[in-house]
Amino acid sequence: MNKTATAVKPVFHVQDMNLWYGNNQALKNVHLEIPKNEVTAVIGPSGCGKSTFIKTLNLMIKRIPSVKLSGELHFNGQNILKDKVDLVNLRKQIGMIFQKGNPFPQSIYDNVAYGPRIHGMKKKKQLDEAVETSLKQVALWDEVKDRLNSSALGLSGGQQQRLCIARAIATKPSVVLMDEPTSALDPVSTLRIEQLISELKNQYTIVIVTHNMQQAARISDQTAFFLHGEIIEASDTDSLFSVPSDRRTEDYISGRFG
Ligand SMILES: Nc1ncnc2c1ncn2[C@@H]1O[C@H](COP(=O)(O)OP(=O)(O)OP(=O)(O)O)[C@@H](O)[C@H]1O
Repeated sequence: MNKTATAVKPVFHVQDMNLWYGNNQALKNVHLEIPKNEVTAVIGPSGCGKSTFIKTLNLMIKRIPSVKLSGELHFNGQNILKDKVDLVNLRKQIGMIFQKGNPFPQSIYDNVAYGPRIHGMKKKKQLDEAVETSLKQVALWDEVKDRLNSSALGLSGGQQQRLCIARAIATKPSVVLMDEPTSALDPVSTLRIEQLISELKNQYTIVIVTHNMQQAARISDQTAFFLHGEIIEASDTDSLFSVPSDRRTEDYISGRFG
C-alpha cells in the first residue's frame, strides 16, 4: 500500500455497519477504511454482500424500502448515515459504474453532458470542454470525436463501459464506485478498463467489486474479503493474496470455495 496515502485521512470510514433487507441481515459489523487515491477491491463469493456494501457508500441502497441500516459511515469526516445529507450533492461527489455499460439511449455527447447539465452547466463551450476532457480521460475521444451526435447504443460493449466511466467522471467526483465493471466484457476490453482504472486512481478514489481475483490482485492497493456479510480480512492487496491471515481467506483465494 502507498505509505504516504495511508497517512492521509481516509475518504470513507465505516464502523460497525449493519444492514438488513427486512429480516435478512446482509452486512454484519462491517469496519473498513477506504484510503484516498487508491483502488480498494471488494471480493467474496456470490451473495456475500459485495454489491450491498458498495451501494451503501453513496446511500443508493436507501432507495430500497425494506432496507434498515445501523452504524457509522463517514464520508470525508461526515457521518452520512446520521447527518442530513444532500443526496444530489453526494452523488456528484461519488460516481458509480455498473456491471453492464448502461448508456442512456441518447447521443454520445448527451450521455457525457448529462451530469454537468444537471448540476447547472449551461454554456455550450463549457459543456463541450467537459465532454472532451472526460472522453479523453477514458481514452475514447479519438474513437468517437467524429460521431459525438450518434447514439451511444451503437458503441461496442467495451466502448459503452468507457463512455459510462466518462459520464461518471464528467461531474468531477472524488470517488468512483464500480460494481463488476468488466464482467460482461471480452479480455481486451477488460484490459483497457483495468489500465484506465490504474490511471484514474491518480485523481479519484476507486472502490471496485470484482469476482475476478486476478483482477483484484492486478489493480488494487487494498482488498476486503467478504463472507456471509462480514469482512473476514482487509489489508493491502499484496499481503492478502500472499500471506492471508485468516484460513477462510486462504481457502477462498486458492479456489477451495466460491
Ligand atoms: N434488493 C434486495 N432485497 C432483498 N434482499 C437482497 C436484495 N439485494 C440483495 N439481497 C440479499 O442480500 C444478500 C447479499 O446480496 P449482494 O447482492 O449484496 O451479494 P453479492 O456479494 O454482491 O453477490 P453477487 O456476487 O452474486 O452479485 C443476499 O442474501 C441477497 O439475496
